[in-house]
Order: sequence, then C-alpha cells, then structure tokens
Amino acid sequence: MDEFKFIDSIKQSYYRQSSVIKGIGDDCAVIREGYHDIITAVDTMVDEVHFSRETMSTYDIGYRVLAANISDIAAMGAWPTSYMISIVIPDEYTDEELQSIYQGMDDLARGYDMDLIGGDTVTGKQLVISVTIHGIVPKGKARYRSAMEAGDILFVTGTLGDSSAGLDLLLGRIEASDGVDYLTARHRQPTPRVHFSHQLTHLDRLALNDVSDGISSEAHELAQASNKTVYIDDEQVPINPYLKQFCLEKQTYYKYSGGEDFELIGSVAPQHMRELKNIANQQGLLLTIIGEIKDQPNTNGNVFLRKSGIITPLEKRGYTHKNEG
Ligand SMILES: Nc1ncnc2c1ncn2[C@@H]1O[C@H](COP(=O)(O)OP(=O)(O)O)[C@@H](O)[C@H]1O
Ligand SMILES: Cc1ncc(C[n+]2csc(CCOP(=O)(O)OP(=O)(O)O)c2C)c(N)n1
Ligand SMILES: [Mg+2]
Ligand SMILES: [Mg+2]
Ligand SMILES: [Mg+2]
Repeated sequence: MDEFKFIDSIKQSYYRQSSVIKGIGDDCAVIREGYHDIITAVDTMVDEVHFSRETMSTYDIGYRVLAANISDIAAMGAWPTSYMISIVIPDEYTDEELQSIYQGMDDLARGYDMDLIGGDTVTGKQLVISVTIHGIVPKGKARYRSAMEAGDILFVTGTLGDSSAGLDLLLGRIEASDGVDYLTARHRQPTPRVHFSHQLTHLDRLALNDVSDGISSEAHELAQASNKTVYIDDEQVPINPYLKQFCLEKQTYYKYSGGEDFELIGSVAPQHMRELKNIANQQGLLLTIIGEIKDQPNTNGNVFLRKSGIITPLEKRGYTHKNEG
C-alpha cells in the first residue's frame, strides 16, 4: 500500500476531543488552547531513505531533519517553539558524531528561539531520527491546504528542484560545471520559510503547503483538500539558472517531482498578491506567481499544466513511500 492510501485507512472518522481543530490531513495538527492554537507534527528521517553517509555529514543530518519539521510549521503560518527527538542509534556512531547531529539541530533552532524539550533514545541497526515539533499561531490563523478559492492566484517561494539536483550531484548521478556548492547546500541545509508565512498572519485567508515530495504532489494535495482545480503555467515555474545545464527531462523531473526544497506553495485572493510580493521582497525571498485556481466540478481535485497554449493533466509524481503488502 502507498503512504497516502495507508493514512486514509487509519484516519478516524471524527475526533473525540473538541480541542482538536485539525487532525490528520494537513502539514500539522491544530489544537485549541485559549487564545492560541497549538500546532504540532512529527516527521522521521531514516538512513538510506532520507540521507546516506555519502550525502550528509552528521551535522547536516541533524540540521536537515529539524528544517523539514520546521517547514511543516511554516506551512501552517505558525511560529516554531519547541521540539522533541526520538533517535535510533546504531553501534558504529561515535559520541562526537551524535553530538554533531544535535549541534546541527541546535544551530538551526537558535535562530527561531526554539527549545529541545524531550525525546527518546534507543539502539538499533539504522540511524533513524524522528522530530516532534510544536508551534503557535493566534486562534483561527492556522493555514490549511483546504483554503483555496476560485479566482485565487497560485504562488511558490524560492526555486524548485535545487535539492534533488543537489542530491543527484552528491550521489554522482549527474555532473555540473557550475553551482555544485549551491545545489548541494540547498539539499543539505534547506531554509524553512517561517518568516514569510508568519508575516501573513493578518490575512483573512491563505492556503499553504510545503514542498517535501515535489509540487506535482503538493499541488494535488491543495486541489484535493480544497476541492478546486489548479492550473500551473509551466513557463512560470521558477528554477535556478544552475538547473539549466541539465537536460530538459531532468529539469522537468527536478522541478515537479524532486521534492525536499521545503519552499511554500499556496494561493491567495488576487488583491493580496502585491502585499505578498512586498513582504517577500523585504525578506530577499523570491516569490513567483505560477498559476490560478478555478472551481470546475468535473475536474476539481486535479492539477493541469498550461504550456504554449496547450493544457495537459499534471500527474501526481512526487516522492511516495510504499511497501509490498
Ligand atoms: N502513520 C501515520 N499515522 C497517523 N497519521 C499520519 C501517519 N502518517 C502521516 N500522517 C498524517 O497524514 C498527513 C499527511 O502526512 P505527510 O504526507 O507526511 O505530510 P507532510 O508531507 O506535510 O509531512 C499529516 O496530517 C500527518 O500527520
Ligand atoms: C539518500 C537519499 N535518497 C533519496 C532521497 C530523496 N527523498 C527521500 S524521502 C523524499 C521525500 C520527502 O520525505 P518524506 O518522508 O515523504 O517527508 P514528508 O513528505 O513527510 O515531509 C525524497 C525526495 C534523499 N533525500 N536521500
Ligand atoms: Mg508538509
Ligand atoms: Mg510527513
Ligand atoms: Mg512525503
């Protein structure tokens, strides 16, 4: 079964606690606590699946696993406050290596004033790190994948595909004459877009998702959660100039299916777009309009690509975990 079918199969049909504002189905769960909503999520990284000793130092493993979790908090428009670590440690890891995993996390956490507040330690065959993260947002201001409306503008932060191109460089699957350091750094130490979404708290409505599996997957998650049709203009999807040295087939794969850029994709009403641009500009962050949202009952839940006047369905071809059962 693939991960998405599995998650559907175990999802409760309703929540027993009235404080659960959002359970399974978004980047984080949301729990109401007085005037604030508490945001929480857990994400796990496994040796040979999310990193390998070839692609990452122990410092980067720590940095990246926390960055991926902070990114889910950013995708809710929240501010990250604390985290807990569950770690499976294989015999061959030295004390110095373990310290350096935690140093990578702490260096990132310090920038947001986050605290490590607990965790669990066990030994096992493979390094596995699981982060439970908490964040906070004013009551009712969590940003959902389901908030898209017809007429909204689709946008994305940063450039797409850098991380997966960086991974292919690290694994020796491709060669580059330029940009190796930049692309590999984007893979090893991604920047979650917390400041951007946090500055948008005053907006009444905003739909957000973060890019972990590739936008072909995340755009579908938005379209399905909102029951709308998403149109993406292929020529507008931003890629770093360094990606243009690779063949077109690879460029297309990286930008739509590569994943792990931890950028934000979302939509707002057209009248708010200028404000979003101004905020992004002030932060030195690239923000690009890549499409629009329509309400078309026959195609809602789907994503289409517009290219040279031709419209084709965009398949959901992001990274999907599967097992044989
Ligand atoms: N094994 C699981 N048990 C319960 N909920 C899960 C499980 N795996 C994922 N989820 C939930 O399913 C949703 C989608 O998860 P995921 O695709 O990992 O989100 P993201 O890409 O933002 O990390 C989330 O709400 C997450 O909390
Ligand atoms: C060694 C190695 N091989 C492959 C990848 C690529 N990869 C692994 S998991 C993944 C998708 C994101 O991870 P996931 O567990 O799905 O995170 P989530 O969607 O829950 O945030 C990608 C693109 C990698 N990062 N490292
Ligand atoms: Mg996410
Ligand atoms: Mg996840
Ligand atoms: Mg995923």
